[in-house]
Amino acid sequence: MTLRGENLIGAEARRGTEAAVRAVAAATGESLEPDFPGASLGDLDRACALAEAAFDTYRETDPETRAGFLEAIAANILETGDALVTRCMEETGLPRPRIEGERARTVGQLRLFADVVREGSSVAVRIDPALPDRKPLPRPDLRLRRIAVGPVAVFGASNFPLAFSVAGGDTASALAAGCPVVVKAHPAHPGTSELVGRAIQKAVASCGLPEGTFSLLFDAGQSIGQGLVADPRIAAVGFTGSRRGGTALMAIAAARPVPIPVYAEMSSINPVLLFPGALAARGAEIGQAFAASLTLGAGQFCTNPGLILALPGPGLDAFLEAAGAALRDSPAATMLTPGIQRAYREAVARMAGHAAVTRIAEGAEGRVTQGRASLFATDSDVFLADPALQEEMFGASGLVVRCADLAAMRAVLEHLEGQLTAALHLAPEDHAAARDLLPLLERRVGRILVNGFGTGVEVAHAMVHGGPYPATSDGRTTSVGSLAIDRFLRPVSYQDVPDALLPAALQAANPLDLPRRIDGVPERR
Ligand SMILES: NC(=O)C1=CN([C@@H]2O[C@H](COP(=O)(O)OP(=O)(O)OC[C@H]3O[C@@H](n4cnc5c(N)ncnc54)[C@H](O)[C@@H]3O)[C@@H](O)[C@H]2O)C=CC1
Ligand SMILES: O=C(O)CCC(=O)C(=O)O
Repeated sequence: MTLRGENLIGAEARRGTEAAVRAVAAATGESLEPDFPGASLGDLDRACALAEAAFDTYRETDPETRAGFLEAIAANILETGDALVTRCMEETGLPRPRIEGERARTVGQLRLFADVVREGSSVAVRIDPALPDRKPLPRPDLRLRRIAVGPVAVFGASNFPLAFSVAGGDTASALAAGCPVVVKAHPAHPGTSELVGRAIQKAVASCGLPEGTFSLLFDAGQSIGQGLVADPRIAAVGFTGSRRGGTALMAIAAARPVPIPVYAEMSSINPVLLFPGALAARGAEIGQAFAASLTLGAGQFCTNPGLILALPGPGLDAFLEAAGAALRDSPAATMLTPGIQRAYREAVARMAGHAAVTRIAEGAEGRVTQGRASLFATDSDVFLADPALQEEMFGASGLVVRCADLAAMRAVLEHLEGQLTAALHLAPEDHAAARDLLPLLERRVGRILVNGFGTGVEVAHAMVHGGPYPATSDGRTTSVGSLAIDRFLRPVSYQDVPDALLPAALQAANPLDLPRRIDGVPERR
């Protein structure tokens, strides 16, 4: 399919009139055709007006229609074929297997959400039938369902151009909830965005949905993104990116006459706790696995294991030797954008220049578009004294913090900001020490994992990809997995409303065949 560089506004495709986004080949820095002229404020207004007009129809689509729509998007993405894969590889510098895997994850995510829509439990129907004879007062008939919150603005991530972008988790969960979506395309992969946007636009048409169910806008600056969050017709925001970007959008959302929630997934250094028993038994093995996780995707994962906590000893020495050797052998890797490469280089230089930090290993040098792996080390009292040491280095670099004992490890964890993940490496004899730290870890992170690393998030019902601020703006929820749908729903209760006036979801005959709780008890079906 030929790229046209057009904004997709409802059923229309229109070239913008503002400064153009131009894709850059991540590996070479060459600019790629075509231009993607930015949307005007008029285009933004039209996309929001169409989304608002679509809302009441789209949110009341029956489960089968909405699930079929999500599946049609998945099928259309696959139909885009190799054109999508090659453009995405060019724009991001990510290798083919990664992009093909990410496409499979994106399509699988849409299909999972289709299953959840068909199954119906996110509507959360509760019925407390009237008790007219109850003394001293009768109880009214109460019926609850959850409805979609309204049109959602989505800002995709640069580092997951498919799974966290135009048809990624935020879009899929908002559409599954019944919310129209307006996407502000990430400027790092405009061609990928257009191809996926057209796949969604085509599915809107083939499923007979209102055209405003989906729009996609390009912008070389920030006025469209900011205007979108400020627009009174937008009811919630999904975002993955930098802390600076996420907090800027949170401030705009909070300052509106009607504030709205922003679900921003931002920075995280994902502590890895190496317990003594595990280190003694397999320090070198853990070191190799750590190096593989650290360098995955040039380290450009928000789940990247950036902080390692361990007690000194022969086990830690073996870990450092194996990790250091693997990292010294690791080739430099193309980074997503010149801006991300520069930010990474500067973050590594700051760490290398710290008087109380030593560099354990450095990967091979590469081209100007590439990032090289690094591993640093320091002691827990240095780490505790300098908050700058817990800033995310977005790339393949990590910091090992030597903790004199488990109390020092606890002190470091207490001092940490909110995180997406914590990984514990344990042998059976470490269980007591780990059990002591679990309540603290629960307060700091969204996902606790054992004998593994957090990179590679499973899209599943029991997944939490979230965590306390600043890992995300709202630690009560997740941006991956079926629970992500709940972000875009709110409960409405209907009291003594006649059956003929009730939405189908709450009618006595249960025409949508939804799971229900009657008087608090799940109904047998
Ligand atoms: N933790 C994570 O998951 C990720 C972190 N990052 C961090 O972010 C840095 C920059 O990467 P980007 O992907 O470009 O993230 P970014 O946060 O700069 O941009 C993400 C999206 O938000 C928009 N945006 C950012 N600031 C805005 C503002 N003030 N007003 C309106 N729109 C705004 C951008 O145009 C883009 O569409 C990286 O070097 C890295 O440090 C990037 C990707 C993922
Ligand atoms: O590790 C993953 O699979 C997802 C990571 C992620 O969400 C991110 O880097 O933004």
